[in-house]
Amino acid sequence: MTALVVDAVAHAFRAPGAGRAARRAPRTPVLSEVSFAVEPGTLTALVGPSGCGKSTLLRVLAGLLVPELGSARIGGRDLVGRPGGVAYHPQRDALLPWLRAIDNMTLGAETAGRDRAAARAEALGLLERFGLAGQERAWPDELSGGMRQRVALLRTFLMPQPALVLDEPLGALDALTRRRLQHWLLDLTASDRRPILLVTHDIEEALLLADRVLVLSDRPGRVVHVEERPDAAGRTREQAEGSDRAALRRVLAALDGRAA
Ligand SMILES: Nc1ncnc2c1ncn2[C@@H]1O[C@H](COP(=O)(O)OP(=O)(O)OP(=O)(O)O)[C@@H](O)[C@H]1O
Repeated sequence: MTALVVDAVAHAFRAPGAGRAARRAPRTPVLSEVSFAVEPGTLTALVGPSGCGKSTLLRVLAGLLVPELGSARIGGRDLVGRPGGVAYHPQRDALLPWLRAIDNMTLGAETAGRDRAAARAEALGLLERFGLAGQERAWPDELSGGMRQRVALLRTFLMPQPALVLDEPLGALDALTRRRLQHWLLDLTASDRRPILLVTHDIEEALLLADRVLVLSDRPGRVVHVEERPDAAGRTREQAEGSDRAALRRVLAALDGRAA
């Protein structure tokens, strides 16, 4: 397993519309030379104000958007402009309405070349954990928003790519299911050696799940703070809670644009 490396990625969008006037209009910068690496077996969370370019960065890593500057790679593979290099979980669930839940779950894995029967068997084994037991033959229209989100998350985890890039994967879930899946994500980082990059609006979720939290500034997003999470081993509960509160203060201060 190798690290997911993002090197000085910067991007600006053209104003909407066509023709010469639109082409001459100044572009809107959304990302400003963002660099970091996510090591194998670790989870990095990306937090930042709405519109600061988090989803834009993830689309770059998914090969769906070519940035103005910078590079991204995993191992020897260049990700820019080449879809399919990472297991990408978009903000919208993007389930295909004409496929049953189980077939939606395995679609990404099959498209990436995984054996269908193996992906199916793994999906069926994970249904309970994802709160989807008995739903495998349901059509997407028959599922609640939270269930659809879980089907989409399962689809991403079955994909064989060497890194996971998740855009708000737990955003639409009720509090209880969210907690269950947070714990599942924690277990996953302990057992799955792939680097994971997670965008979330929930700072406490970021601090709970991540080995490292990157805070982006307002648009154009740049990294203004890196919060390294200490390993829980060897700390008393008081030490752990104290350090969690201090970390929360530092991240909130960085989001407000001031020192903690
Ligand atoms: N295809 C596009 N064309 C023009 N502007 C775009 C395009 N996609 C995104 N933008 C703009 O780029 C900025 C960054 O968008 P992005 O979705 O990356 O932000 P974000 O940090 O993920 O926001 P949120 O937290 O609200 O999901 C926004 O101002 C958005 O309007």
